[in-house]
Amino acid sequence: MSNEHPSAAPSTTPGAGPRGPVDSSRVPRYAGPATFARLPRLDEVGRTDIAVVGVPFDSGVSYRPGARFGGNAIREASRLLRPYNPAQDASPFALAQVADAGDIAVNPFSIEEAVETVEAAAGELMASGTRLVTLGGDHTVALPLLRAAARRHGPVALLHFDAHLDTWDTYFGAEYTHGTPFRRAVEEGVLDTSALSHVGIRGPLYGRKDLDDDEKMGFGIVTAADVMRRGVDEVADQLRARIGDRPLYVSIDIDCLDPAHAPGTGTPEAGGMTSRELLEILRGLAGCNLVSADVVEVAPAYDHAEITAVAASHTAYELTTLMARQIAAGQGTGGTSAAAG
Ligand SMILES: N=C(N)NCCCC(=O)O
Ligand SMILES: [Zn+2]
Ligand SMILES: [Zn+2]
Repeated sequence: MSNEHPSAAPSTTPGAGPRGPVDSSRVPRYAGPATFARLPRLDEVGRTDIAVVGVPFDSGVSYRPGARFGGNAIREASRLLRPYNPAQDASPFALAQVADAGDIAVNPFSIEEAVETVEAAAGELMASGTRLVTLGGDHTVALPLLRAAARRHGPVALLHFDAHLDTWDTYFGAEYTHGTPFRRAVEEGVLDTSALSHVGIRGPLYGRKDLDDDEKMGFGIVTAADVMRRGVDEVADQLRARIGDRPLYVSIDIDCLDPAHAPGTGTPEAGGMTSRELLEILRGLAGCNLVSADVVEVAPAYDHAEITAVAASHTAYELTTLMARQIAAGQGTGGTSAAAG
């Protein structure tokens, strides 16, 4: 009984608009298994405009493990999200069908195979124009997700929120790790190198060369201190100008936030952004052509009182709202061609 989806409004009748979340005035928020924001599962709606999908994978981490449990922690924390987003003046789940597509079943013992599985599964979900909001998982998963986005849209602009550059080369000889996805993505040609930005960067590096390499790849950096000094509106304006109307992928490592705002993560760094700053910058991206996004590196074993999972659930909610507004405005994901290659 409680694992059914007793959806009230919006209607569940075919053709009567999107099927929304469980009505929390009728079924308590804490009842039943968690889907993102209490939305229907993909198999309950058949097709969806936006799919929220988990990637329970953390075999690419260099320090604390546990992000394989991040997606479900975010789903649990998302029970309290409500259907109207006042900051964007939009009801995302009424503007577009949003559904929880469950988890991609990835091999924890082979990073290479996991990367292939994520790419294939994301490609399949995106095939009919569905936008993805992926819940990680460690940051390794961004590479196959970017490949899938580029196959549909051509090389994508990247807006990357993180304490870390994640453009390092290898760890222990391994090419696919959570510290290396964006170097691989540049090498593979899946990124539009005229529109690459990191936001929230801080903390010690291995050497000055890390920054030189990153710059050569085409990245611009907005540090955590820049966000504090310049303010969120100026930062969002600058990012929007750089992105233009390119197809945009937003990758959010929750460790972009200060450990006070996101203790539950694998490689925490002091001096980070607040969750308020992150959410405001995201809201400032309205009008961008956001085709796909991820929220990664939530490691619930290090979390306290769901601080990190709540921040991540609100982050995913803002991303979902941006996408739903685009869909309502008729900005399809079309895909420039069957694309990249
Ligand atoms: N959290 C992410 N994605 N990367 C951190 C890599 C930090 C390191 O071990 O050098
Ligand atoms: Zn990071
Ligand atoms: Zn990262």
